[in-house]
Parts: sequence; C-alpha cells; structure tokens
Amino acid sequence: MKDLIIETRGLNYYFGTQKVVDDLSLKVEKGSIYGFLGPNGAGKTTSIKILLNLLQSPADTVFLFGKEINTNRIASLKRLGALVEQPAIYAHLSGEENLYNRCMLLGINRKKAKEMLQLVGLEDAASKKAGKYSLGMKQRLGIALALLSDPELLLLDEPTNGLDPNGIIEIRNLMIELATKHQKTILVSSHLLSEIERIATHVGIINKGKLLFQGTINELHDLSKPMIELEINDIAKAQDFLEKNGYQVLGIADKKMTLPFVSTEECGKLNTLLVQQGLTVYSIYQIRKDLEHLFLDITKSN
Ligand SMILES: Nc1ncnc2c1ncn2[C@@H]1O[C@H](COP(=O)(O)OP(=O)(O)OP(=O)(O)O)[C@@H](O)[C@H]1O
Repeated sequence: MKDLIIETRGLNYYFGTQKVVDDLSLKVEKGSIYGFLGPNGAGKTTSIKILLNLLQSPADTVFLFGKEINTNRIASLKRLGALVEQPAIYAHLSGEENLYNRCMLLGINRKKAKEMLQLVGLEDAASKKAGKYSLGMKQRLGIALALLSDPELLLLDEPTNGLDPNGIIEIRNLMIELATKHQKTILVSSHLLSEIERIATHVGIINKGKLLFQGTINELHDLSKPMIELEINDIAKAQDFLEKNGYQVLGIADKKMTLPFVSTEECGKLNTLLVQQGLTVYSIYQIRKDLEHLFLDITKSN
C-alpha cells in the first residue's frame, strides 16, 4: 500500500449522547481521489471537521501524513487545504482581492493569487465582486483559497452541492486536474454516488457514522458484476452438487441462489447439469445491480 495521507483508527465521536462517528477507520492513500460517500446525516461533515481538528478527536485515532493530529496540529494543518460548508468569502471584494487578502494573511507572494485564479478558471472574473459570483464560481474561489498555500491534501465537503450541471462538470474536471497534474491527494464528500463514481480512485461509504465499504473504485464495481439467479426445488442439494463441481455459490436468499455470471452458454450448461441431478429448475436468469442500487442497498440495509 502507498503512504497513507489520512488514517483514522477506530474513531468514535459523540454529540452529547448521539454517536455520530462509529469505529471509523479511513485509509486515504497518497495521490488518490477518495470519494467519501453517504446519505444526509451520515457523519461526513463531522468526520471532515475532525480531520481538520475543528472537532477534537480522542488521542491516537486520527493521523495525517503519518502523524497524530492532536500532537502535530499546526504542522499537519499547514499541509492541507479545505472547503467545508460555505467558503469564507468577502462579498464586497473581487475574487482577486479575496485571494490577495488571504495571501497577506498567510505571508504568501501575491503572484500565487493569479496562478490560482487561472487554475480554477476564474481569471476572466478576477475583478468581479465575489458577492456577484454564481454558486459554482464561489465554490471555485473557495477551492482557490484552499489551494493558496499549495497544500498536499485537499478536503472538500460536498463541493458540487447546489451547482447546475455545468458547475458540477467544472468542479469535477478541476478535481481531476488537481490530482493528476498537481499531485494533490483529495478527499471529497458527496451524497451522490454518480458524482463520485466518475472521478474517484477510491471510495468510502459511510452511514450512521459507520464505514460500510472502503476500497478502490474497481473493487466497488466488482460488487455490481453480473450474477445468475437460480430458483430450484431443492436448494441445499443444488448447492452441495455445484460446490463439489467447482462452482462458486455467492449467496442464498429467499430460496434463490446466486452465482457469478460467466456466459449465456454457461447458464444453459448449468441448467442441464442440475436437471441431470434430478433437480427442478424453476427459473434461471441474469441479474445485475447498477452501482446506484448497490449504494442504496449498502446504505439502506444498515
Ligand atoms: N453541532 C452539532 N450538534 C449536534 N448534532 C450534530 C451537530 N452537527 C451534526 N450533528 C448531527 O450529527 C449527525 C451527522 O451529521 P453530519 O453533518 O456529519 O452528516 P453529513 O453526512 O455531513 O450529512 P449531510 O450530507 O446532510 O451534510 C447528524 O445526525 C446531525 O444531526
């Protein structure tokens, strides 16, 4: 495994008596775009605020760049940029002035402001008052502000929330560019799988504070590979026979058995084999869960 830029180890967090983050063990590899997915109220923003040390984590549960956050707060925070909830923007200043202002506060050369405006595609709107920016432009300005200190890690909490389709595409392309051309590691939260699926290299799915899936986007896709569903009169006998003959039975539920789908020919062969064993096959068909349904299933059943 590559270096872990973010690691949480069995992290718990409570608001009063409500457990909002439950035994969360995130692993975010260097250079990845990690899609942090979950329905509303799942605990994404709280987790991100913990990663920013805006909410305090118990000792030895949160590690950024390999170091425990509470004991390395300043050093860790220097290496990250974040956009959580609304970007903090001065509406009466132009986009450029907002960036200059932040440059001054951080002791960064003003040249950097111009670079960032270009990077986020706001150079033409540089002198426009930020209060007059569209939502998408404000988000891009927020990302530009987060990027000023040239952080290695970006934490973006639902950066496409409320944007129109064009705005969504722009932010999505910007994230891809930041990761591929500028070697940033990005953790981006969303409640929409379709948002994350197109850009993420890794995915973590959270619900009610619990991590329900974590892996590469390909591992997530593997879960939605096609399967055969079989309805048979004697499911135990069929399972025994199939497993003895090298078939992989993926699951049994509601008197139905699922196996990996290989080909239509293979379905026919399977049918013949089962009938030859004296079994009655009521139905045999191919099923496939699309990712959106898979996500709904994962988050619903927990
Ligand atoms: N300051 C707070 N005080 C008390 N409870 C809170 C506070 N902030 C969040 N919560 C609760 O914690 C839970 C997780 O909220 P959180 O904002 O982290 O979820 P989320 O996944 O980011 O949701 P969304 O997609 O709606 O932003 C929710 O039940 C929420 O009501």
